[in-house]
Amino acid sequence: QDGKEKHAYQSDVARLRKIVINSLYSHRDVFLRELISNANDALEKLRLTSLTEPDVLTGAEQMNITIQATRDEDGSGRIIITDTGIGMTADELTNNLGTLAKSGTSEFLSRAESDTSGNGNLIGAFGLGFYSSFLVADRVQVASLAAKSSKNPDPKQYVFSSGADENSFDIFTDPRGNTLGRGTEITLFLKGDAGEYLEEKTIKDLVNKHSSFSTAFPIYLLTHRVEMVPKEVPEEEPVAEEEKPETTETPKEDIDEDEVVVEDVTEEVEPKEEKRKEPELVPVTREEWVQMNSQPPLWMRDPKTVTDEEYENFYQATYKDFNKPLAWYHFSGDSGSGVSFRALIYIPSQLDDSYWQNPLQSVTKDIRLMVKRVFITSDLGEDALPKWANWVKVVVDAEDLPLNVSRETLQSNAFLKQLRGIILKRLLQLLNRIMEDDPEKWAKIQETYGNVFKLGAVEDLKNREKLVQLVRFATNQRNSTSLDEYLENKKQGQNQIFYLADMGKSAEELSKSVFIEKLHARGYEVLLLGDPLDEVFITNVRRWKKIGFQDVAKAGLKFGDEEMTAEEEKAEQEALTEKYKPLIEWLRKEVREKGAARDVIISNRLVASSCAIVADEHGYTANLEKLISSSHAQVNHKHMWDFAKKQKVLEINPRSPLIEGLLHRIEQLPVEEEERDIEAEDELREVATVLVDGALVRSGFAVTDSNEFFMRVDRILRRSLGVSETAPTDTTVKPAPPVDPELPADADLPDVDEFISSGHGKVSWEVEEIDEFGNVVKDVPVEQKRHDEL
Ligand SMILES: Nc1ncnc2c1ncn2[C@@H]1O[C@H](COP(=O)(O)OP(=O)(O)OP(=O)(O)O)[C@@H](O)[C@H]1O
Repeated sequence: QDGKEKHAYQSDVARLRKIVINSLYSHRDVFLRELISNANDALEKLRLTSLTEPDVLTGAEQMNITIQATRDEDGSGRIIITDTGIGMTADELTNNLGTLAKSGTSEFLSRAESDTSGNGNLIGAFGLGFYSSFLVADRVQVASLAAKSSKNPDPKQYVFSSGADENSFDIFTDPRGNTLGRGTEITLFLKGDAGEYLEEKTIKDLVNKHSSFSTAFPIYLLTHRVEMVPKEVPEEEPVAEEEKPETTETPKEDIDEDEVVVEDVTEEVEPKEEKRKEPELVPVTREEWVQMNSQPPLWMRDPKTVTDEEYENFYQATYKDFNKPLAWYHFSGDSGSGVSFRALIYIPSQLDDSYWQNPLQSVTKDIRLMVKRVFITSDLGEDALPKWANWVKVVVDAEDLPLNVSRETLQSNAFLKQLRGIILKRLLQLLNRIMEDDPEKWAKIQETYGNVFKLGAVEDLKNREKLVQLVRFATNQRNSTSLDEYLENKKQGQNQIFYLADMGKSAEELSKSVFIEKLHARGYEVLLLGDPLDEVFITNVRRWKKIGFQDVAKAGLKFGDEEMTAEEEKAEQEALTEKYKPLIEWLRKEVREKGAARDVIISNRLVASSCAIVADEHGYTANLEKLISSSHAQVNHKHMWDFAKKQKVLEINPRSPLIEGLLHRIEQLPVEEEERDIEAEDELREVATVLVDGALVRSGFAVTDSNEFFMRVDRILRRSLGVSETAPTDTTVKPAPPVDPELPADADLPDVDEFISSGHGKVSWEVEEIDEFGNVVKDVPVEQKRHDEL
């Protein structure tokens, strides 16, 4: 082991290995799928590199994956998985297998470490890759010979070796020399309890289930067959040479053991005189490489012949997802530009953790574009899917593109330009089908992708119409409605879609809002929007089927069945305004001084509440105000922010006795300067301020100064109780004794053990009641003493 170098694992790798081993024991089958998937990636990489650098193909003729299982004499076992892919240099072995390149790994690992669900979903979603080997192996040895290239004209075979419990790994030159020709050989020294993986049947089942359709490269298994042969057969023949398959053609089929020739024995035959001496038979083991995936890849098969389980297994193996997909769509087509293709699209059951973290960044990584079964690229360049759909997993296999098409020439290919449209169209069809036929699945889709559709409707103008149809909202009348269903339920004359938005509030909370009390009481439906994206959706989409959205917290609300004409309504409004003029003027001064609102008007939306603060058409609702104040927008557009923030109106309810009472009191105030009752004015001002602050809170805004607000409430309460408003509260407290850093001596502390054992861990105490002179009162039952004390 020439030039052996010891390397410490990057700390994240050590953590990942530990989590994998601890949390995925019951899923340890996955190791084979992960390693075959890596082998497939290495072969695909080799093929792509060979387009520009044909030299990489030297060393080994075939591109394939082989698996062999060996039981050693001491009972231990090894599985060896070999591919003739791109291989790794010593540096690549160190970097690829000793570090984790994924971003956000540390944070992810912390969450996975504290995940006690035990189902491994979290870690499974991360993609385990190579480290899953340690689920079944005590020691893993990776020998690799990088493909020959202009940069590396004389590659050498190196070994990576590491034990499952070791914090370091070794890299050294392979003492066997360049035995591989090209590629990577992974030897798993199986754990004592992983012997089942040595069984041919187990391996065949696992490959069939998880990997047979996911790679276009052949996978061979070394099989062993016991055959009875005559004893005198020359010695060299029985044990077939262990030769790796050299062709990709399916090697000789397994001989069917049931195929036994049965001689017809009905005819009595006289025993021969001289019985020919049967040669003595002895068992010999023959080894044979058998291809396990001779079927065409799944996406090329007729959908009628593919079972759901096969679709699920293919998805899980190809996209390394622990969870089953929610739905899929398998179709073929003709692009119109002369390219016929087959495609399979999947909807995963979960969105990637990072999806909402970078709302504007879209990376499509799960589209596998193949040409005649051969993987070409995942990079659609500028034709990538929009953000809203970039989670969809797709395999597309085009029949009529040249095989040596490179990533670069592909970018300008007409088919690629059409691909995005094809995928989005089919995805939307699939979603529509689920919406119509499968309510249970549709509920799951809504739960995971509900917000994605809103984002899509904002982002993807071309598909906006279809995406809006997928969006659902809660209302004051039902848990979920589409905009179409909303319109079906609109009332005669109603020409607005009513909504109330308040970020972070539940539909239930919103349904109690002052802004919808009249609508609700009258039987109108109001969309209740608690998600920050909802209002963004509404402001972008603006109208549906020509009917505009109306924020019920803003001015401009029309029921559409107003009995009075606009003029009559105006006249009534004016009459009420006239009646309430003294109060309105008085309040206007107050709210302007406080900066709480721009004006005071008579409300036609309030039923039981006395007043509310309503945003003007140009103002911010409480929701937008919250959204903006939590972002940087207010710093960048300070003037706009200050302006819009002030565009609020205090609406008062003319039917509220409180408002009427207030009007009455204001009217009674002497107006002449010399007769003014300053005390009564101050008192009313205080009431008004509390009223306005209450309206702010009730309408979802923050009060300007909450401390001041509570002091005012305090004063009003005192007044109503007849307590002196100026009487000070005794705020003196006993100061703490001087500093004393000395720790108490042991003797002063209660003996904790004794304390706990005496009461079996329960706290018990004795109560001594004392009279007003400090004397102990005797003979009072303990229960009563406790009661009295309480
Ligand atoms: N058989 C192989 N041949 C060549 N390189 C390999 C092979 N197996 C692993 N690698 C290299 O090691 C890297 C790490 O592998 P690992 O399986 O841990 O993660 P991954 O395949 O990149 O990600 P994931 O499995 O989560 O999709 C790979 O990206 C690849 O570069």
